[in-house]
Amino acid sequence: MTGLDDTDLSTWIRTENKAIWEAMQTHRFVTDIEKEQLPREVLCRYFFFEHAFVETAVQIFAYALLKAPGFAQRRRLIATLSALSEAQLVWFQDCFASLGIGQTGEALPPAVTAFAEGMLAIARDGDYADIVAIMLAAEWMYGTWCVRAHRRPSAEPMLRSWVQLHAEPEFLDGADWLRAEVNREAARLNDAQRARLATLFGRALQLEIDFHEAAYDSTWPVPKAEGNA
Ligand SMILES: Cc1ncc(CO)c(N)n1
Repeated sequence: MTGLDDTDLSTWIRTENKAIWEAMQTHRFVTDIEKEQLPREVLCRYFFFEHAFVETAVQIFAYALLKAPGFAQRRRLIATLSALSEAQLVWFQDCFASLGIGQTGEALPPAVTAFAEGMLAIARDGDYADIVAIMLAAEWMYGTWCVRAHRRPSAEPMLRSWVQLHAEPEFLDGADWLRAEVNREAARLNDAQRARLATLFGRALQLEIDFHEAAYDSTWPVPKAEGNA
């Protein structure tokens, strides 16, 4: 890389991943929502997979908590962990009730498992900078498309609520914080280590693309709640 003279590390990382960033921003899952044409089956499958990912997200942020450089970061991550394990789970209860989504013994599609395992492996094997880089990929990407999509909120209440949640200051502040953490970490990294973070950021985006594509897999049956045949 050419140094950080006129930009910061997070901006450089995103620029290095321009093509895959755009691929996710223009993925049919995102554009179908923007055009208010996401099939209900796809939405239900997506929410089911998202719910299944919550515990993995908790584990990823738990690695970050342990590997963080100081208490300022740990305090912030405790708040993130609390939001995921409390408000987020309550939100999914309402969501599943509203859409009639039940539980299933069916194995998750390979791309959904690969997303969880791939992100968790980076968090387990990597250092704090690696973890903030992949979670920045996930949250910056969501903040960007959800702010755009929420200009015309969906008529579907849970979809509208979900997109709004990721377009609100609380979530966007979290993404900004990850961005600031990546930028702060930059000071102690050499060029090879910075390039490695860009690679991890791109890997996370590829796992995201595959995860969102899996929602369109019509061979995977959406589990129906009792009385919602
Ligand atoms: C799959 C996925 N990626 C990113 C986010 C943003 O937090 C999310 N909720 N789900």
